[in-house]
Amino acid sequence: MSNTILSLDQGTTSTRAILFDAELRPISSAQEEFTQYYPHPGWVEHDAMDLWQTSVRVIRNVFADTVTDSGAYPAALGLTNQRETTVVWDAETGNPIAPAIVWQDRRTSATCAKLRADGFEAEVTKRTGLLLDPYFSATKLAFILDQTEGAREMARAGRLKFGTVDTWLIWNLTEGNPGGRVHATDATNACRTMLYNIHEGTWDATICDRLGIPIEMLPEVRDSSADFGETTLFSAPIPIRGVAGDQQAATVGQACFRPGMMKSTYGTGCFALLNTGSTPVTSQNRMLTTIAYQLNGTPTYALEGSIFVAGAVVQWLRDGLGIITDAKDTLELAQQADPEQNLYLVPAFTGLGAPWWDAEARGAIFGLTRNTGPAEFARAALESVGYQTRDLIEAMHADWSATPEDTTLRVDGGLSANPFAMQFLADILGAPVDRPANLETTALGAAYLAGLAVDLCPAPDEFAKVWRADATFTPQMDAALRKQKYDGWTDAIHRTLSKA
Ligand SMILES: Nc1ncnc2c1ncn2[C@@H]1O[C@H](COP(=O)(O)OP(=O)(O)O)[C@@H](O)[C@H]1O
Ligand SMILES: O=P(O)(O)OC[C@H](O)CO
Repeated sequence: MSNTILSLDQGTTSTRAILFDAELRPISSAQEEFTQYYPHPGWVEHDAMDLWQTSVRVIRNVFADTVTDSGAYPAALGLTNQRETTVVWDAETGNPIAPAIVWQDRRTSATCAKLRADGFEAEVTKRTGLLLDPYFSATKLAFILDQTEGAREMARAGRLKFGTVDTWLIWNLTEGNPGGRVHATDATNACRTMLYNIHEGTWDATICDRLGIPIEMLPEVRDSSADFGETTLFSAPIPIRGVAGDQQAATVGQACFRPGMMKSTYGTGCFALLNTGSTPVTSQNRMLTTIAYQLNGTPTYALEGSIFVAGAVVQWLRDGLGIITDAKDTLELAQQADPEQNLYLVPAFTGLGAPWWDAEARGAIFGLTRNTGPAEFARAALESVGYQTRDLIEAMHADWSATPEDTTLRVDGGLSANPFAMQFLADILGAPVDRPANLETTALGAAYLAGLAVDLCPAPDEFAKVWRADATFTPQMDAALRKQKYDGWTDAIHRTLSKA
């Protein structure tokens, strides 16, 4: 009996496959980057075929490295993905009818502003838990239907399918599925479309009508650990049994199963999720209400704070300013920074996400002196990640207060490898930060969901017991200094907002 689990993580900049053993230890991995397209300012596109082809290649590469005997062949596949990114394809040819519109894409800002001016945002929030923002799939899908020649006729003829990236990959993976191709998603992805009623667990007819979206082109919504058919494209069939959006998969991988538990993932952006249990908490502070995972038909909800620039500010130091050659260099540089200087870098490169949702804001630097140099820039960049996280956590806790023992934040993602950034995060939060040994918690979460469905993985409570922090950062900053520094940041943010 095979006892490995394959995880496919289709992210914004790269696609990864990781093979895990039954104890969820990674055995091998493969990764491939793909092209980002920026056809106009504020537009971000992917070629949906790149997303599919890199997925097939990374899976083949993982197998080539490790699967030498049938015992290592995976018992199940777990799939996780960049969320909100929108793909529309012709079911007859299998070809996308337009480039995939990526979650970062702001082209539908004017549409959203118009809908907000018409007073539609309250309806959207009540039904979907989201804000009326171009970030989500709904207005991207409407754009493709309106702007692609012949799309409306094809939709009327029932030829078009919509999917977030999970759905697109499942459709392609299940080409030879005995029951036919599968057109499905899971609740964690559905709830990011701005078309899904998170209270009723159905596609929302009122919103679909308002945006002119035919409900028939939307996928069937399933649990996160469920039967999504099987793929026969590799040397033996693999059942697809786990599906979740990447931030929700990381929540699962971090074993944040109890209400009050919280994780924050630091990749290109930063996404913090606070488990609120069976209650969908409505934010008064512009946080999102989202589904953390759905098991046995029961959704577990979370509050989510989304920051668009976290690790990307480090990339800017490297590619924009050229003051580092590798992301890791920020550690040594930041440690050398002059403690007397208070430089604040607000990385609003593409506007500000939660809790500000200010698409027009642009980045700013405050506190420059004649002595400011690369070291102070590196420190300010890493500190900006901590400050932004505190903004989110303050807003979340104003909406829903956690019990004192649950104030520990679990972190993961590329930037969480940086001890300076993580120590500053603990200092500015005034709360401990736990980091696991395996920073690939997204892939781990998807593998767990698949393993749960095929009885290879234990129930959530048991899985939570084996979760281990590899490093804990405890606050060391004096409370008065913490207040002084955070007040300075709050002032910098307010001076950066477009309507300041
Ligand atoms: N040691 C480090 N210090 C600071 N930032 C880092 C470090 N290692 C990686 N990063 C940042 O983390 C990001 C990559 O993390 P990753 O989780 O792979 O992101 P994504 O999945 O969004 O591509 C990059 O933006 C990079 O700048
Ligand atoms: O692909 P990532 O890791 O940048 O995550 C993107 C998020 O899912 C967007 O909501």
